[in-house]
Amino acid sequence: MAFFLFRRRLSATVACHVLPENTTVCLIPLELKFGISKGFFNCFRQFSSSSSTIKFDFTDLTCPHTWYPNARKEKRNIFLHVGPTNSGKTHQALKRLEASSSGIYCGPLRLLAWEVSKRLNKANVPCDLITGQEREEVEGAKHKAVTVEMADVASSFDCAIIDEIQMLGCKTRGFSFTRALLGLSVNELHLCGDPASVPLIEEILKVTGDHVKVRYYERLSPLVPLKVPLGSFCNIRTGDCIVTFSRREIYRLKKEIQGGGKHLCSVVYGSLPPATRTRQASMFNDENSEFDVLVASDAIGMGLNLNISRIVFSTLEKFDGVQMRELSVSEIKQIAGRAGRYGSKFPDGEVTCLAAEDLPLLHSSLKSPSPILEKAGLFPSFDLLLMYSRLHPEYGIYQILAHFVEHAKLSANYFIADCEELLKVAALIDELPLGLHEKYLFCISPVDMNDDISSQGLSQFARNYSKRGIVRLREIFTPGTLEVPKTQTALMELESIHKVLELYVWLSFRLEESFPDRELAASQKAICSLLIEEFLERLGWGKPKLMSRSLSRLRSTNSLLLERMRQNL
Ligand SMILES: Nc1ncnc2c1ncn2[C@@H]1O[C@H](COP(=O)(O)OP(=O)(O)OP(=O)(O)O)[C@@H](O)[C@H]1O
Repeated sequence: MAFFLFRRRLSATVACHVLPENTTVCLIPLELKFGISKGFFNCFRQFSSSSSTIKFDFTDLTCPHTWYPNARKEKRNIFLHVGPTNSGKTHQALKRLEASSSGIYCGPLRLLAWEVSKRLNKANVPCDLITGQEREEVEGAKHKAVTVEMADVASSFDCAIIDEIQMLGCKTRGFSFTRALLGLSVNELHLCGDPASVPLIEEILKVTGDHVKVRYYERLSPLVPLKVPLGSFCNIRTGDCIVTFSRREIYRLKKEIQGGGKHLCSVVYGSLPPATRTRQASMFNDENSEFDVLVASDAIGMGLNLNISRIVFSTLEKFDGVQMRELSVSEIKQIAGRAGRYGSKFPDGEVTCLAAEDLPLLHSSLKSPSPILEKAGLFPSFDLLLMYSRLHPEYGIYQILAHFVEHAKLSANYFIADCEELLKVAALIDELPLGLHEKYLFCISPVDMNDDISSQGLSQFARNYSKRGIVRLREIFTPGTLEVPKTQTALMELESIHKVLELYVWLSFRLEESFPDRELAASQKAICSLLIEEFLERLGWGKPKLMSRSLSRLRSTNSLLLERMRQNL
């Protein structure tokens, strides 16, 4: 019989009483500081009070609703607002949020969280903004607008919204939507999204004791699928949005359209920093601006309010990280639905394709209902991983994660989240002398492992952190240490640098709770100046040359970095 007392910074102190041979475990929570842990351990307290030794299989994830006893204490009133895009679902839910005494909005994008916090603050409802990368606290706020990963399942609220709830079926992020769905402790919970998610949500909520009501919505303005393709970019007109799926293509099409001399294009895509994306969207929405055409990726598919008259699909295929595949019915409907916005200059929307051969798929997809969602994502909480690691101290985080992925037992409503990216990070950092929680944070950080600069940034951060804790960026990224692939364009490189900065902020906030803002700002400035020096040197651009040749291009891409460049050149 072994007895462990372990202490984890940022989380809980727990006594764990383990009978190792047959993994019979009795857990006694002593002191809890962490929301997620509290629910989890309370559930064990109840569980273990009936018996002093209980056979427990850590990989049994069949009852995830029991992980959130706070939420289970409430009989929640759940309102499912479902319908096509532009049907006013979120608008109705937001009205309830505004009128509530306390509340939380959980969205899939930083930009949506930004928009909601702006809307609430404007309506004199003080609202904090909390995303992975930023935390803007407003005095006296009882409301929060957050990205779904930051959903607070430890507090109680009067009202909550989970936007784009159909994303609970997303392979990588779905588990965060499931966590919010099961874990938010509220009187009123509003779920907005696609009708395809209704049966699954109703099934999942059968065991929670909540009261569920479904409200179906119709589009507020018509959407007309055109019978004629665009054919050529000569036929582009004001209010058009051309959709394509790679950053390279976005800039290529922008150049081609602008080359015609009639239009200027705004661009919107996922990896644009949110402030830049908002500015690009505003330029396009503003009737007085010269930017009258939008070239965008599927990033426009969710929630962004854009005054689009006609959506033109340049292709109906996208690369999904592994292979080229056709867009799904839901994706086509979601993106097409962005045309025509209630109350805007273009209330009636149209949609077509660049090539005639894509029209049949477009038309049939728009007529079909989205396939019913069958399973929701699930991922073990850190506490489960920790408990499991106590039984297998010889395992690194890679092995622990891999074990859960392989052996997790799930009910029919759930699938285990795809953690390929997590495993890539785990493999990179597993040998470093870091605690399990620190390794876990590195694994769940928003690093883009397909981006060379970002993955090098993460690896250098982890190596240095394991030796000295949080250090200044300047000390971590010493000049000449980042190898930049020759194929990267200047613009891609700047975006990668921005990603590294955001990663730094994300990790710093989580690894060191009291990370001082001023130091952070100074570090960001230092690293920008440093990296940009490297960047200029490598490109062989002198200062005046860069200023004249690329400034306007960079201005529309990354104002933060540009600002730093101005300060540091
Ligand atoms: N009753 C209303 N009065 C005024 N404006 C409204 C009303 N309902 C919706 N709108 C506006 O119409 C637009 C679309 O509404 P909303 O974003 O709520 O749609 P949605 O169905 O949630 O779409 P999506 O699925 O794309 O998020 C928004 O600009 C919203 O402010």
